[in-house]
Amino acid sequence: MNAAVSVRGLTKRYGDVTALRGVDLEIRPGEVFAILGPNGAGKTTTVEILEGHRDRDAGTVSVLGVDPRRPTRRWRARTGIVQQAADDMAEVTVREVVRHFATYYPRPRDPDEVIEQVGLAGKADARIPALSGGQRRRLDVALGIVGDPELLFLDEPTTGFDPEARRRFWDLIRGLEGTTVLLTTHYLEEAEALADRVAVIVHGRIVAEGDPRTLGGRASARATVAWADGEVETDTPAATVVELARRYGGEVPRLTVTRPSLEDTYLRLIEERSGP
Ligand SMILES: Nc1ncnc2c1ncn2[C@@H]1O[C@H](COP(=O)(O)OP(=O)(O)OP(=O)(O)O)[C@@H](O)[C@H]1O
Repeated sequence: MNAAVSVRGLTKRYGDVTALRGVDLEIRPGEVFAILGPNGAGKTTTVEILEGHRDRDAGTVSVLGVDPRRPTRRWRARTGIVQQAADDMAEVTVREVVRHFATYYPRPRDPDEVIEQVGLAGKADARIPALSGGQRRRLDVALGIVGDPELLFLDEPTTGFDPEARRRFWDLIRGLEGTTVLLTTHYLEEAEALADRVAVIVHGRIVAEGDPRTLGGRASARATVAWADGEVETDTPAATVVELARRYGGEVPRLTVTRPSLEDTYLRLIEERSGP
C-alpha cells in the first residue's frame, strides 16, 4: 500500500536558521506516528509543511498522494488539523461551532457524537469563553475530527490537559481506527501510549526512529534490579531475583526490576546528539 505520508530530504531555512536539514519520513496508512524532540528541534515546522501551511526550501513531500504545496479542497477535506482555533471564536456555543465545522466536509461525523467523544457533552451549550483551557483544547480536537479525516495532525494535543483528560484523549485517539495520525508531543508517556512508531528529531535531523518499545536498544538494555538494601544492573534479572529471594528466605523487600524508560532513552539520544 502507498505511504500516507512520504518525505525525502526535507529542508527548511528561516533566514540564517536552518530548521530542517534533510528529513526523511514514511508514515503508513492507519499508523499513529509521533515526532519527538526538544524545543526548537523542527517538529512544528515539519508538521506545518505537511499540512500545507508552510513552504519548504528543498525535498519532496507527499501527503495522501498530494504535494501540500498544491493543496486541493478535496485533499483538505481528507486531512484534519487540531489547532488552537477555538480561541478566536467568541459568543457561540460548543455545539454551534462543531456543527458549523461539520458543514465544511463532504462526509462529516455526527457533531453530537463527536462532542460526547471528546468529553464535552456537559458543555455542549456553553459559550466558548466559558470553557477552561483544557476544555478548549478538547473542542479543538472535536473540530479536528468532525470531518472524519483519513489523516489527523495533532501538534502537542494534550498540553494543559489534566491527567484524567489526557487518558480520555488517548482512548479517543486509539478509537479512531483506520485514521492515520501524526502527533507531536513532549510527553514521552503519551508517545508510548499511542504511537506505533516514533521519530526523534534534534536540530532539524532525525536521529532515531522506530517502535517506542525498542527505540535506541531499549528492549535489550540491561535491567536494574533494586531492593531495600541495594541495586544492580544485570543482563540476567531473573537469576538475580532468584538469588535475592534465597538470601531473604522469601519475599525481597521493595523489589523492582526496570529497564530504561522511553524518557531515559530519549534523553540519552538528545544528549548524544545535541553536543556543543
Ligand atoms: N517563523 C519563523 N521565523 C524564524 N524562525 C523560525 C520560525 N519558526 C520557527 N523558527 C525556528 O526554527 C526552529 C524550529 O522551530 P519549530 O517551531 O519547528 O520547533 P519545535 O520542535 O516545534 O519546537 P517546540 O517544541 O518549542 O514547539 C527553531 O530554531 C525556531 O526558532
